[in-house]
Amino acid sequence: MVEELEPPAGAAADWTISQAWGRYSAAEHAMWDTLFARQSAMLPDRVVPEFMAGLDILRINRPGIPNFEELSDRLMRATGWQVVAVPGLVPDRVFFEHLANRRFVAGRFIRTPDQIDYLQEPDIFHDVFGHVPLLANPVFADYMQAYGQGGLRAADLGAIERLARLYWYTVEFGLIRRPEGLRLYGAGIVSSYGESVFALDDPSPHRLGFDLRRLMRTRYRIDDYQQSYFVIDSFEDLLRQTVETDFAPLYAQLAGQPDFATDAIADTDIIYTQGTQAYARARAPEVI
Ligand SMILES: C[C@H](O)[C@H](O)[C@H]1CNc2nc(N)[nH]c(=O)c2N1
Ligand SMILES: N[C@@H](Cc1ccccc1)C(=O)O
Ligand SMILES: [Fe+2]
Repeated sequence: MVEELEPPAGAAADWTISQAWGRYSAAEHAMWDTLFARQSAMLPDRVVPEFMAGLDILRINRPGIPNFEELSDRLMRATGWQVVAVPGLVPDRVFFEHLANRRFVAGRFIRTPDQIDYLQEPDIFHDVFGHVPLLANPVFADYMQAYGQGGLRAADLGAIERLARLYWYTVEFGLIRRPEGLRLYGAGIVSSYGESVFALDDPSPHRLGFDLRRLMRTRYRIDDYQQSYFVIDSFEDLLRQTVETDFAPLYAQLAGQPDFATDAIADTDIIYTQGTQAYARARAPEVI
């Protein structure tokens, strides 16, 4: 977590900075094009169609790193959201405050060739390609704003960690059930080539039905592919289950209950895939 309360030099009080779009080099634009071409070629039958529609509506499918002013202009017309640049991870309350006001905070740096397959801090490709297209979908746009409002409340209730798990297992690594099968919508998956394959095809991870209380007790990986993915029935259902539930009593109920490990199966789980966990067993564990 980012603990210092003062924004870095050059940043505004709300931690925003200029994107300085004119300063990107040809190599940085080329890196974006490489990442974009690879992901947009392999996602169509894996990601929800609403994601591909968002790429199109927001003109993110044009060459080069998107200009946040142009992107925000289109996004504002679609769902009232805008994209603002920040230097990197911002403090929790700052993050929630921006989301609660329909401002998505995005890094302005792009990964280097040696990081092309995985990096731990969100770069502009993860933030803009991964997160922004679904902000053009009205239901998901409502969910993200409600999440921000819920985050400010959770901060007052000392429950940020619970809510962070909800974000992690939906916004970042969520799967959704469609008539054709399971589909991707989590930004952390769709911005990663390897995990876009792993999350749907690999026999290793568990794929479990979305269960709010169970999910808020479940640890997650920050250093590698997830060992469990949660499947929602629809964005409408996700919105209904989170906006219409008062989390304060939930946080109180959960206080005394033990966490689930990243590879646990609960006896209440709806199981789409009981994974082998072979991938995770072959690698060193580091869990949150
Ligand atoms: C739960 C917590 O608020 C969450 O991890 C936030 C923290 N700060 C962030 N800061 C930025 N720029 N991007 C993010 O996704 C986050 N995530
Ligand atoms: N219902 C949650 C707020 C929330 C809404 C939507 C997503 C996440 C959290 C609360 O009472 O705090
Ligand atoms: Fe993210």
